[in-house]
Amino acid sequence: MVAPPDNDVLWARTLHFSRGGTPALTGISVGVREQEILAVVGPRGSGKTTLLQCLSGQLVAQRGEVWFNSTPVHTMGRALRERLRRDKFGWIDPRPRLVAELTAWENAALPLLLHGTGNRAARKAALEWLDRLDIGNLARKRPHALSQAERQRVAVARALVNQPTVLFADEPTAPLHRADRAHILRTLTTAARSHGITVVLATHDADVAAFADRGVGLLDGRLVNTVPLPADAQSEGAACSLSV
Ligand SMILES: Nc1ncnc2c1ncn2[C@@H]1O[C@H](COP(=O)(O)OP(=O)(O)OP(=O)(O)O)[C@@H](O)[C@H]1O
Repeated sequence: MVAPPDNDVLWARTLHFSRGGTPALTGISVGVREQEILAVVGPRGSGKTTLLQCLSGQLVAQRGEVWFNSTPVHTMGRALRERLRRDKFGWIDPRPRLVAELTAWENAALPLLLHGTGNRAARKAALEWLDRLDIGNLARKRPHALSQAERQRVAVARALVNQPTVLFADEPTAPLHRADRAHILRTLTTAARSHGITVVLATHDADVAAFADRGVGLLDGRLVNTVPLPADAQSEGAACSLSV
């Protein structure tokens, strides 16, 4: 095994993954630099979700390697990978998956509570993130009383609350309207930049990819060329790094 480059927080080499005989990833190699926001861009079915799942240790590729901070993830057992995900990674799904019985703040605080953080400190941190996402006033509401956009904001707060080393965001704004989309992406990328969080952002939308520092393209499970990102949206993201 060859160890990855030092400045890559995540590094994957020649990943192959098939789902039911259909190749989802065919020989993908990619490095993610520390503290960068990397967009993985491609049309539906191109393998973005599968790539994020392999990089985050949710799936183990049938062939190939994944390294996190010079530690091999592909050779870890399930329990170690789960611990790695809980302690170091955050994840945002296209559709928010919240615990129905818990309030917004309890959902947002969940990673801290599971990690043993005291109730008061976890609540304070969760409320701060809900405030940043403009839903502090909804902290006591349960998911059924929230709109889809509000639930997704809670999911974003939950993903950021323990300041993960790497945040995986899989089409995080897919269910949202344009104005909501921009606000959430701005908050997410601003928080990532100011807290030194690396982000891997899967999207089929060029406007979303524009919030990233760098983009890689996927097509039919293969890496295609590096994706150029519009300069104006990138500078919008960079400007936001001052405020959260
Ligand atoms: N649970 C599954 N069972 C079987 N095949 C699947 C499953 N999930 C994805 N696939 C297939 O694997 C390939 C890659 O899918 P993947 O979800 O990784 O792509 P994607 O780019 O994230 O697409 P989308 O934007 O639609 O989520 C596609 O051909 C898809 O049909």
